[in-house]
Amino acid sequence: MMNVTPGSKVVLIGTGAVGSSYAYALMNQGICDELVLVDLNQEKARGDVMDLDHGIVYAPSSIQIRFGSYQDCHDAALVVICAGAAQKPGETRLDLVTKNVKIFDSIVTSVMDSGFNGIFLVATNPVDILTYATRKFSGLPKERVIGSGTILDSARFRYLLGEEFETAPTSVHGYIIGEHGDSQLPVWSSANISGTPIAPKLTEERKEEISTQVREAAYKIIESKGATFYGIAMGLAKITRAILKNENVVLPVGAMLNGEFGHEDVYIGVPAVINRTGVKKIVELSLDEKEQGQFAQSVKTLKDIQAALWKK
Ligand SMILES: NC(=O)C1=CN([C@@H]2O[C@H](COP(=O)(O)OP(=O)(O)OC[C@H]3O[C@@H](n4cnc5c(N)ncnc54)[C@H](O)[C@@H]3O)[C@@H](O)[C@H]2O)C=CC1
Ligand SMILES: CC(=O)C(=O)O
Repeated sequence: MMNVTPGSKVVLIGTGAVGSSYAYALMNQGICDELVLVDLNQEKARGDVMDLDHGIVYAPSSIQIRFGSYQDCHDAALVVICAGAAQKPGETRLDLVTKNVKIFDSIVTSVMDSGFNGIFLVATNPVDILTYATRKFSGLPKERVIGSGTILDSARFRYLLGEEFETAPTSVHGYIIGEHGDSQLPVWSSANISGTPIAPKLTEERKEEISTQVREAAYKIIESKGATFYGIAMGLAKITRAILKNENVVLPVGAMLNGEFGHEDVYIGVPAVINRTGVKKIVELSLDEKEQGQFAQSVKTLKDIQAALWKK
């Protein structure tokens, strides 16, 4: 295949609300054989390991879950980063950037110092910028650094459309693309149920309401319970399965554009074929004129931040 570390060992850096929910999803779905938990708060990570270990007997397949350190990354197939600061009520994802880029410099350097030669999956916000930072700090090929991108936003979109049309969300096909944040956009022009376009069935006002509900979901949940974690945990588990099981499945992830959609040098949410090599290929959805403009605006939002962080 290529010289990526084989096997299905996953090292999770950051076992807070998102990380521990992801670990629980991995165990429940039988996705990997070995899971190592690393966190600055070692007590918390040790506690999570004990708690998760007590569920193994009821898991669908055998899995080894243990406490570890950055050294454990040397033979890991996948390192998943959920560490860092999270939004407080009223904060945007972009408000976290300076703090989390600094944390990522130290985390990614420690992972690479172990001799890591696998794939990175990043969830920490602002996820598009931190995925770009992970690529930069690691020096790995762009295909092997993946962000959660708009996996969660697309799930929210499909869920809401499933409710709207009383159809299982798995039968609703549609993507949110762009920044995992306020400049994201729904691709109404290709959203469909069994090939039947959705857009003509909704008024402009209803479409706007649904887009707003998707975009503001995180703010609403954070107001209600302080954090969001189950949705993203399921999304991260889905990406993990696609990688470790070499699925070649199309998922909306954070991928580096290199001319696709007419843009480059930016990690952003787009559909991509995911397999054991990471991002095999970006799927260039056809966008209408309005969507192209919105996407270009989202690219600009991210590139302006990149330019401020890494002046060339
Ligand atoms: N991509 C997405 O769709 C989503 C992303 N998030 C993001 O995920 C991140 C984590 O959120 P939560 O789990 O709710 O936060 P949390 O505060 O519960 O957990 C963060 C964990 O990171 C650890 N940590 C901090 N600095 C570290 C370091 N230098 N090395 C190792 N571990 C370190 C902390 O000890 C803590 O356990 C946030 O940035 C949040 O915004 C949250 C939901 C969805
Ligand atoms: C917190 C966050 O990024 C989300 O739930 O979308």
